Amino acid sequence: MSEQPGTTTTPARILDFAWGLGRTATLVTALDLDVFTSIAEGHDTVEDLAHRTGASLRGLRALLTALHASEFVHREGDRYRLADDTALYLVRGSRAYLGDMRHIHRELNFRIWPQLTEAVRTDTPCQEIFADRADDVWTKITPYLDALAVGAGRWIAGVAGDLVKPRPRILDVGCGYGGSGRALAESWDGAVVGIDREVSVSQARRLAREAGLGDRAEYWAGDLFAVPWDGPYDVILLGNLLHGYPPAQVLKILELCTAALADDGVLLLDEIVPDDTETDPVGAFFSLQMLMTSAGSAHGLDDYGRWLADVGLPVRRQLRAPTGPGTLVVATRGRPS
Ligand SMILES: C[S@@+](CC[C@H](N)C(=O)[O-])C[C@H]1O[C@@H](n2cnc3c(N)ncnc32)[C@H](O)[C@@H]1O
Repeated sequence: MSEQPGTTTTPARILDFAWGLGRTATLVTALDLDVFTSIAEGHDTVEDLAHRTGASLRGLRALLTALHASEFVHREGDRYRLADDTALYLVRGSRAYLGDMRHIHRELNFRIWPQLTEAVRTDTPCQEIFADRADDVWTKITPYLDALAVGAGRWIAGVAGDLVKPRPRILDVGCGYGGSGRALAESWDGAVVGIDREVSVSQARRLAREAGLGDRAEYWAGDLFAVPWDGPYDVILLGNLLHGYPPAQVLKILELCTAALADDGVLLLDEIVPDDTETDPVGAFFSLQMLMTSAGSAHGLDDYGRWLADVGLPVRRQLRAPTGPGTLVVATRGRPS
């Protein structure tokens, strides 16, 4: 093995990478114990936090040291204060709260990642995330996904609005709790139909009622391959749905879209897509997660472009989301422009 003169190869990067599991667990534990919200409320010493959270002094000291080392909190004397991003995203009640991410780790990641070796060896999912028995998993995970979806929906409304006719009829397929479809209906003064399993749809109905959408939002429970879609729609949204399926079923879903889309309609595909160089870690890890939970994958932009052209909906526009790993693909009938 050769080394450049004056440089030394060390195992630092490897050892740091190998602590990944510890990072996730540290964050999840802080969220479980409501440490960030407690600090925001003014409980900012170890003793005060121990009293507030009911956790042990020794345990909290170790946890706070790890949170300080990871820059979630800063220590000043014997007091802790939150970093700006911690305060915005991880304090309960914040408009941008993402702390429910702990459920995706507790309910899913902590169970499946230890089985990665087996999944890579055998190409067999260790947990089918869309299986019926996975309903309780979705109940806990979907509020977090919904918080992300609302932000994504607002962004999509801004960047695709010029292609959409006024007061559109929108179909949100695999809508989850309906966040992105709700945001589109609100932004475009439209009406939205969402399709998902009963467990999601009942919550989507409640959230749409609370958002004041009234009869501009309706939700149908069932399997998207079996429920009639009742087109035509001016907009069809597929938000983070297709990565759960292998190519043959992706094509089937896109064919259903072609059949249900109005002649001048717009298909919006919001997906986690690996970047062209395949050096984006989120896209890469996401494909491993799909290997363990479905027959799907983080399909590439070239694949989506080909499949959309095959069903007569060529890609009109594609944009990377400004935050997060999402990519928006916009397709309409006719020739690509
Ligand atoms: C990853 S979530 C995305 C939710 C939401 N669209 C978003 O962007 O956050 C995928 C959703 O698709 C739903 N889904 C997947 N396959 C489905 C099927 N065959 N029928 C109905 N819903 C399905 C799941 O229940 C889940 O709520």
